[in-house]
Amino acid sequence: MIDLDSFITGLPKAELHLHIEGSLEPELMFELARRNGIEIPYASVEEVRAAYAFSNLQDFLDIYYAGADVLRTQQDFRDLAAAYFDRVAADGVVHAEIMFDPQTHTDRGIPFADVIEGLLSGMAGAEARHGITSKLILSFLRHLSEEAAFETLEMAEPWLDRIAAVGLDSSEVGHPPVKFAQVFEAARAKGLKITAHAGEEGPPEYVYQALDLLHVDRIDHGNRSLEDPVLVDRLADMGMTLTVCPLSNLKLCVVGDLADHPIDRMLALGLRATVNSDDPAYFGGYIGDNFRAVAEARGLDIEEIVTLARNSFTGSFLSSEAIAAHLAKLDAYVEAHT
Ligand code: HPA
Ligand SMILES: [Zn+2]
Repeated sequence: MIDLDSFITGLPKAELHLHIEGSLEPELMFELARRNGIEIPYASVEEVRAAYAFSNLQDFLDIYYAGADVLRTQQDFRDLAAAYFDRVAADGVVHAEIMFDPQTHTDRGIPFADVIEGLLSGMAGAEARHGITSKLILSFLRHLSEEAAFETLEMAEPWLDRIAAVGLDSSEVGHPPVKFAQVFEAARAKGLKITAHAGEEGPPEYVYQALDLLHVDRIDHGNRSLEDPVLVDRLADMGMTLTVCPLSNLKLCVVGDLADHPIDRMLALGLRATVNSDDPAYFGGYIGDNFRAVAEARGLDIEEIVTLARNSFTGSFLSSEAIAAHLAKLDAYVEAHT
């Protein structure tokens, strides 16, 4: 009998839905506050963790944007990324496609160059230390204007060869994909891949808009697609990857109980679902924790778990050669451990 938890931990996997600002652990938050001479409204790490009780996405976002205020220098962004990669190296992560929210920082006067150079340096260090490859996804904040997104895309111009994709995050309801149709068109014309949060709190209509107006290569979350069987069939037929985040769904009340999480229903419907952490420092776990928690809550079998890991590579923005190489290693791992 194989131990499912250790099988999951060692299983080669990619993380496709991770906000690097959401990997800021309270310990690092305190360290950066001290280093930068910033007052934070918490007396202890425990007090910070106790504040992480959310009843919806906006509750979380308010605390998440406040927490990001301790990130000031290029070194802060490098340390943030390094801490994430050091943590997920122990989770069998061999590739990660990480989102960052430049507007959260440039709107506070932090130069775009410091944010991206710090992250790129943390990513290079992770490849050297752990052999983990990674790509960057520039996410636009959807509560801001499309004009502001265009300004951000312009700021990114000198680094476009080091940015794989653009994404769309922050407050979903009231900020449908259509609001950003033109800036995503411009990003696509520059050769960037496209992803967008859709159907986390927003209705299936937002998922249709992400497909038809943004021409997404991936959907982040996508849970509410399940309310529309026509949409489900379309997503399944086109092999659209959904980057699902079980512990995030629980903490933001997208699901009431992990025992009711639809991850296996998505697979059964033919959807290319993956498992990811979203904002691990805020939602109580990294990618391995997400796999283990949802596997236990839903009683997933080995085949379902392996399919989820397989989907993380096929849904990545890696070249087809790199994907094939990862899948061969995944198959070898499964062969050796089952
Ligand atoms: O789960 C999320 N949804 C929307 N915006 C976000 N920004 C960080 N995490 C999230
Ligand atoms: Zn997210």
